[in-house]
Amino acid sequence: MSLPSIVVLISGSGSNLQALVDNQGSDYKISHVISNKKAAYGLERAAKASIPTSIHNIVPYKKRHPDDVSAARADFDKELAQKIKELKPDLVVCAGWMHILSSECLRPLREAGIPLINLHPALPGAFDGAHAIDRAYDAFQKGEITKTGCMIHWVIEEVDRGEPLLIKEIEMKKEESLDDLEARIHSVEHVAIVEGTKMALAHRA
Ligand SMILES: Nc1nc2c(c(=O)[nH]1)N[C@@H](CN(C=O)c1ccc(C(=O)N[C@@H](CCC(=O)O)C(=O)O)cc1)CN2
Ligand SMILES: NCC(=O)N[C@@H]1O[C@H](COP(=O)([O-])[O-])[C@@H](O)[C@H]1O
Repeated sequence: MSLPSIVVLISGSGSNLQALVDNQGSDYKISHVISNKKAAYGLERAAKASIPTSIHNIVPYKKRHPDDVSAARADFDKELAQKIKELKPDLVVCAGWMHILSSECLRPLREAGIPLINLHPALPGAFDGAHAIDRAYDAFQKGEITKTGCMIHWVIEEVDRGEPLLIKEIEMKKEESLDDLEARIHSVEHVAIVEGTKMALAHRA
């Protein structure tokens, strides 16, 4: 019986992709990596692991719709969904994927029975969206919070509001630099992304 296959979406360094690569083989295999940025170092990580990659970048869609960004995004999302459907994965993992997916992408995947999960470097409902670590650090400096964390959640249209599968809390430390906090969060993420992926696949079984 073949292992469940996952497609991983990235936009940058791919350290979380690397964690998935390093732990594949017993519970899942990575069938494809898609990046929305051609310069993403994660593409090199995938190539080194002999994992097929493709780039799905917004620029050609903006050229197709020079005066209508929402049309460009809708086309981008529709064709991303088509690409993913053709790969027939059991699960899509957003691992540092920095593009908000609209219903143009999520609806066809939902209809095809292909779920998505996302790694977000914050606690549920705390710092939705981009730059969550910086925002948590600032809030800690202001005395507004004492802890942060990361989570793996199902992806729905409402950004970072899908049901959490896995939550890892991280206590914040006085005098700690942003870089050091970020490093601690990333190390927790690298465990969470593998654990959360296995949980999501077990949920489907
Ligand atoms: N519909 C959903 N799409 C995405 C989700 C989600 O839960 N629902 N998770 C995100 C990942 N993410 C946070 O975890 C996130 C990524 C990017 C952004 C964002 O503001 N993106 C901007 C572009 C930013 C850039 O290019 O630097 C945008 O899409 O216009 C917010 C949250 C993945 N998608
Ligand atoms: N809102 C989504 C978001 O901020 N995702 C974050 O992007 C980074 C990707 O790192 P990586 O490219 O090294 O895996 C990770 O910290 C992940 O939590």
